[in-house]
Amino acid sequence: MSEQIWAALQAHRKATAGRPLMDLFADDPDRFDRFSARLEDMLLDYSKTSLDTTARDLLFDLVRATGVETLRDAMFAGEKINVTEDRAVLHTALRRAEDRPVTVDGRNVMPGVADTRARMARFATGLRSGEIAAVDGRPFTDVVNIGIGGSDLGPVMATLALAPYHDGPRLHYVSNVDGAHIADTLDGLDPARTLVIVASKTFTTIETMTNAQSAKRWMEATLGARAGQHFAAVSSATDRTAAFDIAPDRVFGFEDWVGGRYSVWGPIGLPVMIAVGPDHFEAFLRGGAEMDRHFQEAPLAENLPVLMAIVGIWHNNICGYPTRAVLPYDQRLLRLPAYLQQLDMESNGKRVARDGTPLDRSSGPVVWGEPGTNGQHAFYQLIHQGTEVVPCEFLVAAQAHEHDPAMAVHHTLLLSNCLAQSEALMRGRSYEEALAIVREKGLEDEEMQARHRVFPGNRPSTTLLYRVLDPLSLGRIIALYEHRVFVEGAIWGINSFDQWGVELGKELATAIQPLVEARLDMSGKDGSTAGLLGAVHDLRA
Ligand SMILES: O=P(O)(O)OC[C@H]1O[C@](O)(CO)[C@@H](O)[C@@H]1O
Repeated sequence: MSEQIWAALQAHRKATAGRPLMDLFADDPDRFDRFSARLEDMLLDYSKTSLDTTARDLLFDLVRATGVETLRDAMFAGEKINVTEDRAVLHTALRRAEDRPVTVDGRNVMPGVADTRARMARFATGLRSGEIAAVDGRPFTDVVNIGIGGSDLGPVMATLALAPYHDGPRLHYVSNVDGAHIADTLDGLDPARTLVIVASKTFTTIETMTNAQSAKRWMEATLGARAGQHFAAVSSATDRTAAFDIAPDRVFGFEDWVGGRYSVWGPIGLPVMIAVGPDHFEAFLRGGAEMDRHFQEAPLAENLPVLMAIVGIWHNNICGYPTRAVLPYDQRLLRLPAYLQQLDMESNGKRVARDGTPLDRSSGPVVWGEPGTNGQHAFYQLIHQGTEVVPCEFLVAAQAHEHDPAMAVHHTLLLSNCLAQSEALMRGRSYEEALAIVREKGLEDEEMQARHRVFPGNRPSTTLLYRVLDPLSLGRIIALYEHRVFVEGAIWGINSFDQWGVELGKELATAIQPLVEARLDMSGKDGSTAGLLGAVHDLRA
């Protein structure tokens, strides 16, 4: 059934490929209303894409035929849809408002979620008030979170996004095993006033544990045997946190049904809660829970995650565009593209279906991006005039946090640029228009000059507009992207919740380590790796 729908989509694309986007608006004055959808004060505009009602209906058929809704319900019900790890996928439980039971292996997980959240809130409040103090009784001024991947990107992204709400201790993040990261971060910090959170679901990740050991040595140099009192942990491995000398009441665990890249809603979000306080963190969770309800209840035609997903499938599988750019016109979403790279590419960068058989079409696209307007002065040249078509996803708030009237021009310019970019991508500039400009300027070699100034146009984009980047909106945005990734993965029939692709490199790094430490027999290594190791040793001699 779904193969017929894929074929119909391809045929429809073939028949309509050259149609200018501007014509779609000319043919349908209500196109904006009919190709946009809202959740409260959040608006998704996907009218500047080549989707028409025929394509959209076929894509809805595809959603139904591939069982997206059944898989969605199975996920929310706590069924073990992560088949290779035999795990439930229940990050949604972490942000759930109502305490209706959710069971995994016959056990209601909600009391545990509520209990951990209450412990986090007590700890965060204590730190913020100074009641939980450093060993000398003074309040902690700085918190360093050590983690990587899902134990870093979510809290980093959210801390930056919620900067206007940050009234707790200063936060710092260390992720890279490169000693430069921890050295530069600790430089200037006072161990006597610093709390370190070691965030690792497994408490075995080499980067995190290496950084944690270095932080501990740094702390011990000042605090000696009391260094452990300046540590907390977010981990499921309580035996390992105890061995690291972290008191059990400072360890916040989560269960195997929360994947790393989906974990910011629970204890991995502890640094965010410390920064902005439990009330704002609750609002973030509420935003996520609102999006969950919407995803479960809204009809397909109004369902934001489904709409974003079908646009993604259309661009990737039907139009053949291999990447998508995430372009927040929101400086505080600086790390959103990096966060989404893990969310999307670790979830959907897969080449086999759930049953292990090879996929016969492409899966997750390359995700990349930077905040506007900075990107405009860097890579937008390619987006407008390059040979690759890059579908763009703009995000922008209607209102800024900077209320000083003297600052108003900033947000006006930001919005103007965002809207201008999607318009320019769609509209383009014809040769005739370019020629008129060249003539007006009185340039020589008019034809050559005009050709350089042509914009092909018809380049697709979506815009996500929200009132203001507050904790609630951020929660909605992140859950929206999570569910979009879910829907796309379900359409491709893949398991979006494992990440076997990160394993081989980790194993080989462990095997190479002795060869980096000393010049040893490299006969088992390929010529390039052996050559590079030899050069490393020469350069270090
Ligand atoms: O929290 P941990 O166990 O240290 O894992 C960190 C990250 O490593 C990965 O397992 C693989 O890169 C991610 O999925 C995860 O977010």
